[in-house]
Amino acid sequence: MTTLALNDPGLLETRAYVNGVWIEGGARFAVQDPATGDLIAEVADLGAADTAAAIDAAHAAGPGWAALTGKERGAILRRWHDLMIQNADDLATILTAEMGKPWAEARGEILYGASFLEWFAEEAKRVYGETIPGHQRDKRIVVLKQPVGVVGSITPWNFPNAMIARKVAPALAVGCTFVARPAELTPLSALAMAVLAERAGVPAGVFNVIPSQDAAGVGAELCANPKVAKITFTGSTRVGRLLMQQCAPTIKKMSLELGGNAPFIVFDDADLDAAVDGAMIAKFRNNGQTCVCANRIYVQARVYDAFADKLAAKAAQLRVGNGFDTGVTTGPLINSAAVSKVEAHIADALAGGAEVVLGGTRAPLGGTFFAPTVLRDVTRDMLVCREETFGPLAALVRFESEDEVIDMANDSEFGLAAYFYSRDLARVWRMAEALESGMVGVNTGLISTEVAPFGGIKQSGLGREGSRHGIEDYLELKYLCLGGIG
Ligand SMILES: NC(=O)C1=CN([C@@H]2O[C@H](COP(=O)(O)OP(=O)(O)OC[C@H]3O[C@@H](n4cnc5c(N)ncnc54)[C@H](OP(=O)(O)O)[C@@H]3O)[C@@H](O)[C@H]2O)C=CC1
Ligand SMILES: O=C(O)[C@H](O)CS(=O)(=O)O
Repeated sequence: MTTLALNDPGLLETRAYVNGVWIEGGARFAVQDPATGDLIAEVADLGAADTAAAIDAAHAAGPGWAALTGKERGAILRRWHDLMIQNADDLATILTAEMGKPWAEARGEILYGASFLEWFAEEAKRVYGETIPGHQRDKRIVVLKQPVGVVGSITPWNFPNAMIARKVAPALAVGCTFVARPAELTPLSALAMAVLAERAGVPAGVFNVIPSQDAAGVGAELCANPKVAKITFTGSTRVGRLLMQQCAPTIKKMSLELGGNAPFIVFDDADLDAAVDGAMIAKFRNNGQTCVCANRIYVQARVYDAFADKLAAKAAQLRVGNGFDTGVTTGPLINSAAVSKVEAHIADALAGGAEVVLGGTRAPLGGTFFAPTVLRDVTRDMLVCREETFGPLAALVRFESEDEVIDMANDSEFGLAAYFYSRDLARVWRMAEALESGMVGVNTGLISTEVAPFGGIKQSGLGREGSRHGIEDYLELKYLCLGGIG
């Protein structure tokens, strides 16, 4: 049993939160520390019936919440933000315990999640409609923006705080209410967010959290229930596709942040050291377990060997270990399935002629710890270029020309993030316009921020989160045509 050192033990909540009530539930499920396998807590295990009750509560709470002014809702979101910041250390401890990322990185995620509450606390006051010049002399036209209503949310284990914050903040800002189902592996961060939401004054029924082992059953209820107006999902394209099918009968609005397979391109005119630093972030952040991680690294021939050597030298400095240990930069992978996927991609590449420059095996610590790995002489047909690895594997592909690398980079059903390094201004514009991706990092490997629209094209998803654009997905337009005026 892992005992967490918390300043406020009340943040380690194991009950579900429905309609402002903490519910023990009948069954419970174990939450374990991926670094040690130790039990952290036993959490209430709710199902479809409980989900329906939470949806009813959210539906009932909607009118009262929407009737507040944007400024009033924004003030409550701002208090929630302030409480997240004040309790960031404890929230980071809970996050590291259940997900494994190093504590400093976990605390960074808390600040990232809180930034969405801050951003949308302000945006709540700026949901502007419009007037349109009448099409007839006696007509006046007004466009209103109104909250869509009850929002169902399903989020992954890799950012158990920020992915919920990135959804609940715009939803509550405009007057929607929210039913969140966090990943089975990481429910504690979501429940701690609910503790702070209650303390911030979020009214009963406005924000509900359904911890559950029954992802499919809870998801099916959220998708089928006619009281749910919208589903917002972050996770794999496979599950996103299933949810779309389940939402079709009730024509729900959907926001989908799905899988990625980001190309990272280094031209021979790049600042090579800057490109290596960018690749380290884009590839190894969160141990490679982010949807925007560099999955394929393309390096122009003239600088290929130098880049490979420099990247391997930097990656060799990463320190793999328990996220609570000082100086650890790289925690465990989330589970054994994740380890197997990394190993499969490495084995396939080596069978095809790739070579190991660094790592290539599980870390000496055992368990789900894996050595940061750099492969060279990777080719476009290999699994690592076709599928998202979701682990610490940097696969280097050599290229000669700009046209060749554009063809390889765009040869994917995904289009979430892409990155390239070049100091040629004309090339920067050509590449930025040519890459089939929702987001492009130019001479940087870190693009995630609350101020910019996050999202993908092709099979990487629908809609955008964050920025002034992210609020539109939670609003409906209503057109008023006023006649008889003249
Ligand atoms: N675009 C983005 O921002 C992100 C994309 N991803 C992508 O997700 C994948 C890795 O994350 P991972 O969590 O494994 O993805 P999954 O799609 O397996 O899981 C995401 C969430 O969906 C839930 N879920 C699984 N099956 C169903 C179902 N049938 N009905 C309803 N909900 C379901 C999971 O529950 P449970 O875990 O309890 O089974 C989890 O809460 C990668 O492809 C990654 O790229 C991940 C994060 C961000
Ligand atoms: O789930 C993810 O991978 C996040 O979207 C990554 S990010 O927002 O931190 O880049």
